[in-house]
Amino acid sequence: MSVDGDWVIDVRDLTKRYGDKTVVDRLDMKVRRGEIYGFLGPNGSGKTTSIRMMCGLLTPDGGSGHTLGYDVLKDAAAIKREVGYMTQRFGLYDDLSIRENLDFIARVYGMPDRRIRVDHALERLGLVGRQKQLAGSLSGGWKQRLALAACMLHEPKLLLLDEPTAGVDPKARREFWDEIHQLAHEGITVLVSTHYMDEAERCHRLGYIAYGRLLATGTPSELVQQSGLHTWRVSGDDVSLLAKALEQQPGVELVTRFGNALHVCGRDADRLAQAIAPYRHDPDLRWHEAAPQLEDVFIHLMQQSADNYAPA
Ligand SMILES: Nc1ncnc2c1ncn2[C@@H]1O[C@H](COP(=O)(O)OP(=O)(O)OP(=O)(O)O)[C@@H](O)[C@H]1O
Repeated sequence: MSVDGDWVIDVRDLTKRYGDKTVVDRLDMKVRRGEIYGFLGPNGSGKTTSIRMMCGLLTPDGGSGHTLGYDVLKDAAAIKREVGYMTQRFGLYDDLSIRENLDFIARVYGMPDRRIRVDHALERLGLVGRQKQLAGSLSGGWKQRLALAACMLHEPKLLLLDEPTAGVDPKARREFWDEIHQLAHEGITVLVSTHYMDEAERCHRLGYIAYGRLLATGTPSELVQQSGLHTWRVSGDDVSLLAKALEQQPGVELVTRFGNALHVCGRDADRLAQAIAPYRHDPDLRWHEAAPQLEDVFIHLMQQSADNYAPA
């Protein structure tokens, strides 16, 4: 086995087709050791399929590359053994305690030093105090933490987390992410798919996929810069009619609603300024220029890709 430089994932042109539909289309992805790489994109854009190809669970129809130095086409079994994969619906036994769940998984996989491994995973994820609690009685956040502990039992160097915090409240998500950062600090590489913007902000690097194609990669601030978006924020008591009016204006590419405020975005600063000019002096509205948010950037990417790939 040879790990190519510091790339834990290094794949090129990964492609997967189902029937005549290409669900992952020539995906290139590189993830560095110890990095937290966020994978974003609308529902059905190909994130899960890509992750499953990179962790040896699904054979690509095209492309090549390595995960943890193993060939994704030839060494799927070795990759499966060495990655930790947490799916969207991780199976836990509600009527077993936290410790019993972990012990059961270690048994099923025939892991040596079971007791030591379970102790270590409990400690690492802060579950020692709750080890006797039944999994069924845990809140969503603690369940996710137990699922993560289960993925860590065989001490993988790469974690692939597929929407690990879907449906978990913000405080528990924050705590879960503190754990992910701690693991990355210890040298574990994490590829995580998410729909949450606050989570995207917490990644070292991001990739945005739509219609099976990777459309943009970079740090959160690089993605904001690359988007070339200019943004005005306008707030007022009732901005819903204003949103509808602005959406029709040339130069306005995106209007995002945030409570009683709007983000009005476009790539051409002058045309955007012209578009909003008729509304700037309305005494009921407060306008100021703002930095685009990641959410603006992703919605904009999604809109553009929908235009590009719309059936003729
Ligand atoms: N086994 C399969 N057979 C046929 N089509 C499939 C199969 N698995 C996935 N697909 C299709 O491939 C596309 C990509 O699905 P995938 O689950 O990878 O998307 P995703 O980005 O993970 O979505 P989500 O954010 O909703 O989890 C979807 O259109 C899905 O219906």
